[in-house]
Amino acid sequence: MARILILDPIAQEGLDMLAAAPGIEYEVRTGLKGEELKKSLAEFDGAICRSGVTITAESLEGNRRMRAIARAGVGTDNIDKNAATRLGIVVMNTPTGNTLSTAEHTFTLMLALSRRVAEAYHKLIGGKWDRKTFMGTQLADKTLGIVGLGRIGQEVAKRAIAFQMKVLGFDPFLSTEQAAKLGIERVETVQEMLPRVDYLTVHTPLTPETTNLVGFPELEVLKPGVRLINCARGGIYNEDALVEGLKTGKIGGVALDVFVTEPCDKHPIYGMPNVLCTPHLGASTEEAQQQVAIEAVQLLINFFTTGEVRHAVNMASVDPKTLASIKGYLDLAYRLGVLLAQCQPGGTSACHLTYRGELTQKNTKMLTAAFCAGLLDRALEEDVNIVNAEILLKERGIQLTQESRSDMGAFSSSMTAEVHGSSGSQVAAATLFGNNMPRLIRLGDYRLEAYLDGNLLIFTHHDVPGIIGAVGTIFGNHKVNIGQMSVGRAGIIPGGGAVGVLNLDNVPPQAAIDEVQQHPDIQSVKIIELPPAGQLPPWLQG
Ligand SMILES: NC(=O)C1=CN([C@@H]2O[C@H](COP(=O)(O)OP(=O)(O)OC[C@H]3O[C@@H](n4cnc5c(N)ncnc54)[C@H](O)[C@@H]3O)[C@@H](O)[C@H]2O)C=CC1
Ligand SMILES: O=C(O)CCC(=O)C(=O)O
Repeated sequence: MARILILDPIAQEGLDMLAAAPGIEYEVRTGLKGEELKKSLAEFDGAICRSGVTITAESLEGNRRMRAIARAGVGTDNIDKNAATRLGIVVMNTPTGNTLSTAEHTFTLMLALSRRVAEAYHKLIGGKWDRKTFMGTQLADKTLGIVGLGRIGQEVAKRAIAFQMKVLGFDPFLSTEQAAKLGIERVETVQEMLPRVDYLTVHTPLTPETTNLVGFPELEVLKPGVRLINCARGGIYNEDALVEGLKTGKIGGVALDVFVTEPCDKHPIYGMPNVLCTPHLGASTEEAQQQVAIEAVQLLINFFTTGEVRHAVNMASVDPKTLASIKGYLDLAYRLGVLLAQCQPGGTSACHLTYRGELTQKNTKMLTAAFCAGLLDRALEEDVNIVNAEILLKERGIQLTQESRSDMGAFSSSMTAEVHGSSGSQVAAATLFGNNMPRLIRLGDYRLEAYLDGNLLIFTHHDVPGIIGAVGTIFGNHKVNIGQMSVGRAGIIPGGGAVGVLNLDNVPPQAAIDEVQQHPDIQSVKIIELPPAGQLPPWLQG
């Protein structure tokens, strides 16, 4: 039973879906912070939030249960994604559910600001019928600057064009041609846009590049009387500069839905003339809330029932079909990592992975992450999975490289992993027989076909008669059953070096290992523990 924690109010339609979902139960606990939030997060497998709760690194510290957080909305800046990633928690969002509502809210603010609707109404209900003070401006024939032409920015542009505005846009990820198709004149920099626009609206995330996009220096460049709107994130406009610009008259009006600090009950800008503010209401429509609640709930239901990862902001997304098609390979990559970690007891400083044949058409990034998860799994106290494995590896200064090669070798698909460390280097390759039978096909210089599961005894020896019989007798004497056996030579000529891999039904006693080790033609013996056949790593079970 997956337990889901609802941290902010979401639409009833989402809660109804959760209630009806088999294998899922949920609880609503809103307004949490500090210790209370930390304790609650530790009791659940998944969580859904809006922008109310702040999921800090401290609130996730030591959490070994939470596996996925879904944001019913776009911005995930209230979730410490680095901390979540490190703990292997997938963070997903619902990128489209509130696009139209936020674009409409931007337009609501632009129109209401232009006609000073809020101020006029306040005066009216204060008992003053004033038809002189609130002279407005029309939008038609004015120039609107849009910074950030993603989903919301483009919807705002469409509406502006319908209102007969000229639209200038800046977005590093929108080509001039695409902008032109949308009827937008793309400029090269925000600075270039500032002296030309009568209205400016921003629709970007808050990043180091977008913080203080309009600050004190920009006040000098802006067209006098410009009206600024922000329905994205507080801090994109410097709030002190806005107050200053309004006071000097350089800025003609400001409309804000978002603030540097939220909730924001008091602000020097509140009550100033030509100002209109709303308490982060961009997405607050019945339609948007219903949509984002349903989408967020569906994300978690799918994650916990099929393993699907969609709209993840801290890892690559993977749909159930793709997941099903690579599940066996993910397991194989993980097992290869577990194997090599034990073959390289002195530790690893660099890994190189090579994908061959049909495997190059699969999501090799995920396979690499699965290998890393296997490599680290036994060494780290914390849970390792495909979300956090690469980060944990990098944090330890372990270099990771990968390549894809179209040549097949002897198998239609294979994955080779080389690990290097202070105790030397080791290389192993594996392939999948059928859909889910991982096989070791290379270990060091030896070619073989060994089962990649359970307890392996790997021994190198001289390629002389009688070795297998001698080892078999030793294990027989110690009541250890050999389930499978594979031998491999370094080359094709008998009499050189060879490797034997036995799959044992149980871990042999040390006395048996010592006896094997004492055989004059056996050079090295190693016991490797792998998950039993068919047992997937926890993060792949769904
Ligand atoms: N007020 C509210 O209630 C809501 C606010 N938002 C916020 O609106 C913002 C935009 O949301 P979407 O359009 O859905 O996101 P999106 O991801 O579709 O678009 C963001 C765009 O910003 C562009 N961008 C990033 N850095 C830039 C830079 N330095 N200069 C210019 N462009 C840059 C990106 O290339 C992208 O095209 C987000 O911050 C989101 O959190 C979203 C929904 C509701
Ligand atoms: O949850 C909300 O209402 C805020 C929406 C928002 O800011 C977002 O989706 O980024």
